[in-house]
Amino acid sequence: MIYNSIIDTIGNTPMVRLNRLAKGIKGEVLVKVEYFNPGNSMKDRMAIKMVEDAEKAGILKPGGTIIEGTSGNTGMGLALAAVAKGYKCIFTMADKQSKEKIDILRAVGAEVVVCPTNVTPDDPRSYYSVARKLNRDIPNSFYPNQYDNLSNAAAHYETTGPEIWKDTEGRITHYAAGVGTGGSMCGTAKYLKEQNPGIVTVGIDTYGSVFKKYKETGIFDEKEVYPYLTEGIGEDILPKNVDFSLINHFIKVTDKDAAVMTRRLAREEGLFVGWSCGSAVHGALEYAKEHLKEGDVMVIILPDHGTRYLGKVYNDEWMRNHGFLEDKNFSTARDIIAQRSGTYHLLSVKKTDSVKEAITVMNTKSISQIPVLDGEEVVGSLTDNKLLSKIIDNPQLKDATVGEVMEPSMKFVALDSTLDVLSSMVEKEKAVLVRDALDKIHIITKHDILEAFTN
Ligand SMILES: N[C@@H](CCSC[C@H](N)C(=O)O)C(=O)O
Repeated sequence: MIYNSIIDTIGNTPMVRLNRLAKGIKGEVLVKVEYFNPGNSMKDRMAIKMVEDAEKAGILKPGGTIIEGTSGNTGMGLALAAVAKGYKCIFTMADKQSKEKIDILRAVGAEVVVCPTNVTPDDPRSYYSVARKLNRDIPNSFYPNQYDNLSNAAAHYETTGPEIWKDTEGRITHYAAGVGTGGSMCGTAKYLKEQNPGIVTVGIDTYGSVFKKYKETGIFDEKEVYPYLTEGIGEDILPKNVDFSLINHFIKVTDKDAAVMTRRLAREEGLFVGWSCGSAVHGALEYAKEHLKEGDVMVIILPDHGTRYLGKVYNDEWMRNHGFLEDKNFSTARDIIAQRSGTYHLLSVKKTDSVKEAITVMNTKSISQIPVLDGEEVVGSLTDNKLLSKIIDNPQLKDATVGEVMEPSMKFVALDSTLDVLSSMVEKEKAVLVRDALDKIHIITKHDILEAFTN
């Protein structure tokens, strides 16, 4: 078969049975290996669709420049489409994304602008804002906006869903995929649920992302948002391509569990895949162990290829430096809490307390940070050094209320977060919060983590 252009080879990727990793699971676990696409990721499918829909709508014109904020894979898909059709490309990327991805995009002729990861989406320095600004400034440019552009989910509705249905001969009972823009999860889920409404969908999320909590509560909880390492899934915004009604369950997977599973996929199944593939398989198998029955068929999407992570999850030194090597068996936030004696009491101050009262509590209890509550809800925090510098600048503040001087809340972490993860969190945050199984809130400080390491 001869193709007119490389973009005509997108899609029809193979479905492969998981053998070793799915041992002991009732039912069948299959993975759809998307690195067989020409750009080595499933994003090729939606990239070409966004480009062609924009051409049809007259938004993308000859000689135009495609500008997108990307974690890399969508950029690669767009770059291939751009080469085939004669457009220029500029991509903005957060600096947490792997160097390989930046190099690959430059190799196919794209310009890449690297932006800081640790800023809010509406900060003018974020990769979303920079892409929007470039689109405003550069004439004849097109900003696909993969997050809100519904051509994204439509591409998977038209291709990924039908391929899965055909390859499983309609036997699929469960569909699992990472959720980033939401396109592959929801476009595919929509098609599959139209064929069989009983198909259960499992969205894989990461710690530091808003999706799971939003599905459960309908609230965008900013405390759920903090920097994470996993690339390509999770979000600090709610993209229009995420249709929560099409996702039955969310499972959160830690950076470490995802990295370890990625390496196992390569070594135990010969699937040399990317980091979010480890997230998808770890989360999906966690669900499958508990819920799959004989005769069930689960399909998991593996979005991209391992070459993009050679310097990270496939690099032993990087894994060791991040405390991710499989042989380390760290204790968790759960263990720290379990070791605490005495009756439960969270030291806190109220938003309406005066700063003077708060300082008294912090001094008498010798603590350097404290959560601020409004009723039962954590709404902020006080830390001694920041409070001190505010009072030095403005001595009147000691008579103000805590609500007027408080800082953002400490971040919440998962009960099963391991000491290595906790220690990287407190480096930035000084202390973190965790909810126990009874929903009681506990604080974990650097001191607690050091003590747990020595025990
Ligand atoms: N916020 C995520 C990325 C979300 S999806 C982007 C997509 N996979 C792409 O290739 O552009 C992250 O932290 O990586």
